[in-house]
Amino acid sequence: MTTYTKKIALVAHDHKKSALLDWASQHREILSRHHLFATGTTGRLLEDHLKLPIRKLQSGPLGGDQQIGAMIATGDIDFLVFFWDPLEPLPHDPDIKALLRLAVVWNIPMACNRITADYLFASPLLEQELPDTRPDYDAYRQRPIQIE
Ligand SMILES: O=C(CO)COP(=O)(O)O
Repeated sequence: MTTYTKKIALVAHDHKKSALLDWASQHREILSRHHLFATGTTGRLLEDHLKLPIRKLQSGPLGGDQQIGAMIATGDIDFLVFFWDPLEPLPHDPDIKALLRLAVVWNIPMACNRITADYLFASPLLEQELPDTRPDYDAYRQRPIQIE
């Protein structure tokens, strides 16, 4: 059976990093079949822990969330596991919101907690060839604009 490789981004806030490391260890074999990306600190910890290659972007507060969001917009990330912390205010909250928003805009699978990540990783869709799931925004791009 052919496995269709996904470009998976892994991100966790500091109080969620141990949960992500634990989850990722549990799913290491599946993760090893895909291309992995992460924000800086999450990526460093995951690489140490899993001994798998991970493309590390900037740390989240330094622009990493925005880099991942931009990669979602260009089709360079197609799956997001983001264990964000609902109990702590963070300085880069606008970047976090923007990343969550772009995952919805581009209709990519996104897990924000462990149980959802488990469900997604149990899905046969993870390693199947899918039709293009990116929305067609041509009508939006071509929308008429009234110039004042
Ligand atoms: O802050 C983050 C996501 O919003 C994660 O960044 P780090 O992986 O660099 O800790």
